Amino acid sequence: MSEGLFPAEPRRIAPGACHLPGWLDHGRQRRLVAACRRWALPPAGLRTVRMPSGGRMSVRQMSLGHHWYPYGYADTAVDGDGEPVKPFPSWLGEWAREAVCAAFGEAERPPRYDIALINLYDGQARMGMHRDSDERSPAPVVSFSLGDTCVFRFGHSAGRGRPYADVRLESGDAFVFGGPARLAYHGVPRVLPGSGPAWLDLDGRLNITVRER
Ligand SMILES: O=C(O)CCC(=O)C(=O)O
Ligand SMILES: [Fe+2]
Repeated sequence: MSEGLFPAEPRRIAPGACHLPGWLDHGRQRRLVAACRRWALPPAGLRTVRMPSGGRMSVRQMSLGHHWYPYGYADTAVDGDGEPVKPFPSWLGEWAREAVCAAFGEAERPPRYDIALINLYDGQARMGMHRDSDERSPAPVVSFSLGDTCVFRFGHSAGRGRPYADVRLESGDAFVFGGPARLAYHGVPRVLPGSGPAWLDLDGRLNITVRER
């Protein structure tokens, strides 16, 4: 959110994990929120995810490019309305590659991003510690946050417990995790309701993770 005189520096959180505060300028934040509003509509729009354990995720979720369900990818919303997943837009892949470059420098092999998972959090929503492990590609995951600030917990790949870092992700922040951090456990223990920027006109928090299948 810091579209100020002094853009914040990238912050290394763990080897392979980098926080880019205020990385999306206001124009890009507005564009991404507007796109999410369109994508959220049916067919294959936002849904509540049921876990194999019987529980439900507290976020509302949808995908672009390939449809994520617990635990795999499909071409249609197999655990939703069954409709074909919406296409992954090339501009979002370009933003993600730019973020990887800002975090770690020019990649030897730039990722060919083809998936976005979109999560909508209300004030009570959380995400438990998990790994993003349903992709075959080792390409870094790029996360974009919009609206309310959250506490993003970023740990390690050996298990859900400590040590971990609690990072505040604000509207416009990017977070990149790849290399030794690609399979690190992470989650969202808390959202701060009403903390998002008024000009964005978004109730709650949106998170978009961009991935390569
Ligand atoms: O909401 C976030 O910041 C993280 C989302 C996440 O970990 C996921 O979609 O796999
Ligand atoms: Fe994740």
